[in-house]
Amino acid sequence: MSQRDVSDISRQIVDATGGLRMRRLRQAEWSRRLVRENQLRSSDLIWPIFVKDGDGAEPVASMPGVERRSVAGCVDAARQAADLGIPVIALFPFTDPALRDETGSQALNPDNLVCRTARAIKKAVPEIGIMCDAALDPYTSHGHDGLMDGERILNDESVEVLMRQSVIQAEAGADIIGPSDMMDGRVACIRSALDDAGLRDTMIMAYSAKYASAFYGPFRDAVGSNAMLKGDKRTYQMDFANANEALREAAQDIAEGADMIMVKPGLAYLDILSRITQELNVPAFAYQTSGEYAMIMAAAQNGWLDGDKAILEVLTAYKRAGASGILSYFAPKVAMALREAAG
Ligand SMILES: NCc1[nH]cc(CCC(=O)O)c1CC(=O)O
Ligand SMILES: [Mg+2]
Repeated sequence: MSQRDVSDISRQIVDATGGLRMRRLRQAEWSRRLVRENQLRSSDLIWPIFVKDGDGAEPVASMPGVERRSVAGCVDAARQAADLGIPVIALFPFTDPALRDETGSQALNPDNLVCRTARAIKKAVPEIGIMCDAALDPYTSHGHDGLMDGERILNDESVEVLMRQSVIQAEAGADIIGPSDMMDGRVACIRSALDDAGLRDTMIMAYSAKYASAFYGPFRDAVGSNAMLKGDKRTYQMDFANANEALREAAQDIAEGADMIMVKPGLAYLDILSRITQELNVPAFAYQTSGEYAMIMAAAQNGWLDGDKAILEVLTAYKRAGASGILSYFAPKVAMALREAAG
């Protein structure tokens, strides 16, 4: 084969492409910025934090860089988040095992840890949004999100407790209730319970497509439910093989009155997020779960990848898939990096 002249190749390329060279716009940072389609901002972030009783902070072993904080530590975190332009923090309590029981009765204590934290944050940092989960797993001795009868997780009986838990949390200062339990019909019931209590402005972000996933492991360490969990959550959380079902779940939650919906986990479920945002006209969020956090951190700590770059890439991918926002343990780190990049 004879070697062809470069000018022949250039002519052939122009013939084939019509002269459109896709690399032209990639040649400089300014032109890449000019045509960038998606941009992560601090206002896209929701920061999940873990609260514990007592003073001081303790590390979560499987989530390097993440701590369980005291109530005062959570107030500091809320202030930091507000300063960084993060709109919402999500509170997750570590409950003393001695306070856990079969029915998760601490969930209905208006002075439980999460309610005390919400109240303290509302008072000190009124400008930040507070989100609290509706689910019983931080409080039950079996680690499940609902009430149990033998091996079964009861649906309607659990919903009755979730309605009361939601009202209690909203009264303590939660602006957003996030039902993360995956019981059927709970969004409608929580909405009516909030309305009946005069809490018409409390928002609901439904964990609509929440899959039974291995990526929640470190979270369960953080809230102390891993050791307790009996069996798995496959009778209420979704089968990771299913996609159409997620659309039905999301559509149902919207019909029941959810203001926003969520897909969880995030990274392995970007197809679901993308379909939901394209097919249903609703603000949709993704949860970059504890397992996703742990994967990036473990690789970064080993020097196997550049953590900062990987974090930005993944979070931007969520935006590209259509997310209105992302729950991420990296939220403050990323917000700081975005602020620095903006100069
Ligand atoms: N209903 C509890 C809940 N709320 C958020 C997460 C997981 C969050 C994470 O992994 O970061 C879980 C765990 C579970 O369902 O077992
Ligand atoms: Mg549902």
